[in-house]
Amino acid sequence: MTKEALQKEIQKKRSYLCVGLDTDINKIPAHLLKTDDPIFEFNRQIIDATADLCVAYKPNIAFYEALGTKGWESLQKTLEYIPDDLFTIADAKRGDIGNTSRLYARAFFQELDFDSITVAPYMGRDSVLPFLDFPGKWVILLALTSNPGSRDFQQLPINGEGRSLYEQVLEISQQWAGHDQLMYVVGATQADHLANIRKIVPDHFLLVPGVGAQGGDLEAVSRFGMNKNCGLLVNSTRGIIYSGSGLDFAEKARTSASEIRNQMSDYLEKFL
Ligand SMILES: O=c1ccn([C@@H]2O[C@H](COP(=O)(O)O)[C@@H](O)[C@H]2O)c(=O)[nH]1
Repeated sequence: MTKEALQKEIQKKRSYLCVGLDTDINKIPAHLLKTDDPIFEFNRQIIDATADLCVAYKPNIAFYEALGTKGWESLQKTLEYIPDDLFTIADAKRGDIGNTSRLYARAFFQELDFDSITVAPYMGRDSVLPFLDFPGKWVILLALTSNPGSRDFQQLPINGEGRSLYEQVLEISQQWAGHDQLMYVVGATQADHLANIRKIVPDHFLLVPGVGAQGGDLEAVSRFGMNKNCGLLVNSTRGIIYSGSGLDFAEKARTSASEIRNQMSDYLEKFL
């Protein structure tokens, strides 16, 4: 999906919501366990209930890998079920020597036809470039993550001017690709860094996980993170998909997604 197409969807739906599909066999409603593929069945109902409210879906690959071949099958079926006009993100956080990254890229962009993948930048340029060899596909580079451990390395000053590691990631990686192929992960819990981040990457999309269960502030993220085209995909997972645990779980998920989407619609009016 192109940047323009994604922006158009955001405007059409008045939403920059990404719904996370971290589907945990131990958390899904009990009645689904009787079906052939409970993980897919859960995802199918969540997608049916939320597709008109969001612009992206982000399965976290760990939840599928943990189930072995059955998990990969559920992931593939889920990906195929997501309507074409929604952006898909493989939250896989890959990155290795170039020869290996090439195979990761093939797995997620060719075997599974994801629009994008999250990549860890720690191993540098040659570990990221193979993911950028796929026209029409996106790399979402981890910059400033939502977890407390982001202070351990990402926020450490690494040169004489006091620039932190995450700021260097944002600056240097812009030499590798443009804002039509590269996005960055910035945690919603890091809203106080967003104004600074926007000075370094004014035009890039930011994938912002951490509203809902992690307590990130959607208003602050929107106020400081939006650019002239919105430029945000804000993810919520547990806060949406586990809103209910009974037969009406998908309806409850819809209610939670609607609440966020309505706030987003207001923020698009207010901050864009
Ligand atoms: O910095 C990051 C990067 C990725 N994530 C992932 O996003 C979702 C968040 O789930 P919630 O239930 O809404 O907390 C999950 O897949 C994380 O692995 C992140 O949280 N922070």
